[in-house]
Amino acid sequence: MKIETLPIEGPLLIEPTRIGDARGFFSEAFRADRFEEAAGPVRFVQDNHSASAARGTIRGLHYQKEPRAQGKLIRVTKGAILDVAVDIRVGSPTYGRHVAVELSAENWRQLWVPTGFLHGFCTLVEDVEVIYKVTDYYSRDHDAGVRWDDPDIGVAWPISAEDARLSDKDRTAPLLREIGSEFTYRG
Ligand SMILES: Cc1cn([C@H]2C[C@H](O)[C@@H](COP(=O)(O)OP(=O)(O)O[C@H]3O[C@H](C)C(=O)[C@H](O)[C@H]3O)O2)c(=O)[nH]c1=O
Repeated sequence: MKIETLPIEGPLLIEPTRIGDARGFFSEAFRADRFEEAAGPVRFVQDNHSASAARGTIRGLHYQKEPRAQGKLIRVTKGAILDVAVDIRVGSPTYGRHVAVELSAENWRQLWVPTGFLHGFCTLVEDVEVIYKVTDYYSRDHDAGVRWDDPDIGVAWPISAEDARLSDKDRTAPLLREIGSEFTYRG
């Protein structure tokens, strides 16, 4: 398993080993000991699995408000996504900046997104399946989001606004500057 830091402190790029043989492959997709060596102690309580049929489907930019903020460990078991994490920790030297990495069934990479970050992805092909662990349960009352195409964040999504497939919730989400952030940087 390879675990790499990214230009923003917090998120991690993880690549488990895949052992191939004549039948296919085996992979220890998650190991708490290796993960916590790099990310510190976490407790995952829920696994999520979403499927998106169309290329250019965008889910995000989402987070859960405190005290139900979620850390997320994302991986792709079918297809490919551009996965994005945006730093919204007030006081962070990288506040408002983002990392964008390609996760795919082919590259077998995972992204760790700690609390204090917005998360979202865009599918790069049809028929994508994303599986991710989260560190708190879903709470509809704490579910929140920021507009995927917020110009202050400036994600270079690989799809135009006209062609992006979005939920109504995501299409009408507020801009970051309209809502501010409740998260504080503890560098
Ligand atoms: C997130 C979630 C949703 N739901 C229900 C609520 C809706 O009835 C339905 C679809 O929810 P939503 O449209 O919020 O799903 P996504 O757009 O994929 O949201 C996710 O997208 C980005 C990638 C994220 O990082 C979050 O995990 C999450 O916000 O599933 C649940 O029952 N449990 C859950 O944990």
